Amino acid sequence: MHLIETRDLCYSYSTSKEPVLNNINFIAGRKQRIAVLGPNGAGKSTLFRHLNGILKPKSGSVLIRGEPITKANIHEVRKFVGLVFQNPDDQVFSTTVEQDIAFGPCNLGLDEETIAHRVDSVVHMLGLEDLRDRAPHHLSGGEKKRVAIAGVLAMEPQVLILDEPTAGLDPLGVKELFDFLNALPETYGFTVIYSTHQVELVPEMADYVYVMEKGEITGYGTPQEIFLQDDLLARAHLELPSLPRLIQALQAQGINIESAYTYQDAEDAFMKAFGKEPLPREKKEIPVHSDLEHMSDHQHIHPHPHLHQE
Ligand SMILES: Nc1ncnc2c1ncn2[C@@H]1O[C@H](COP(=O)(O)OP(=O)(O)OP(=O)(O)O)[C@@H](O)[C@H]1O
Repeated sequence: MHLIETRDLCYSYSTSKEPVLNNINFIAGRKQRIAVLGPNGAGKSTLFRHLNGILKPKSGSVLIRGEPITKANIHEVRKFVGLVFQNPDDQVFSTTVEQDIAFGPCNLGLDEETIAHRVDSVVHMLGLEDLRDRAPHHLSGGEKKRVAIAGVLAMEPQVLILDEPTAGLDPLGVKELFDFLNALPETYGFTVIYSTHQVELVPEMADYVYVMEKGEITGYGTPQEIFLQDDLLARAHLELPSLPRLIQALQAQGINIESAYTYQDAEDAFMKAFGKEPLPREKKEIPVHSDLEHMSDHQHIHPHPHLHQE
């Protein structure tokens, strides 16, 4: 049984001439990191809004832990599958950041002590200590985004869905969010599903990739499998990330170098191509841009032991 499964899911908005989702078969398993890629208007957000019951299929089905979403279980589904919207203004609306984060847990009917505990946990996790008394509508876009993520995490979902989570974040914000999301499956057993237009991130932060185009899934596989398909990428307006693109260009010029997609694999491939032994993995760190390094003691996003660890 999959955590999330759609079967031949079809959907049209009342105003749409064409189906916005056409026979979507999507699955997500435990502890997976899944990227959904595709051009503007492909249907990524519309798919995500089905996965926690905000939208109802016109035909086909959405199964959560093997069960269709019904009026009777929608409350449980929303606890289980947390959705962070693309635009944080759609999600952040209370008088203070703290109240905003407490909103979801309050709606779950939790007692005050549990709510306070959960708010403290996610405030710490997302480095929001300095913002907790601020008015959310006065925050910057990136700050609002972190508040929106905190509000969803405070519900303690098992599946976290993020619609373009890195949009509007500065480079440090992207790196920290990236490290944070990458830690969630292993540390807490979360499944993380996200859409992005930043293909550079995908080899480092996805186990599986779906490619969508005009309401259909046109590709599914590991990042390596997807990035080998030139036609698929071109149709979906996707570029190959720069490391495999560079390596392919060198290979095309007859240089003997192994294919690689992640930073570490590319480093190993270059070391071997230069006749050197790859460095032991544990000693290596992905370099951070020097401008970011001395900023890195603020706004940390760190996993927190209070969140239900497996
Ligand atoms: N509330 C709505 N009412 C009518 N049409 C909508 C609505 N929301 C989205 N659409 C249309 O549905 C299609 C799919 O939109 P969706 O937002 O799901 O795409 P997306 O892949 O998330 O795009 P993007 O990358 O731009 O965020 C688009 O043609 C869009 O104009």
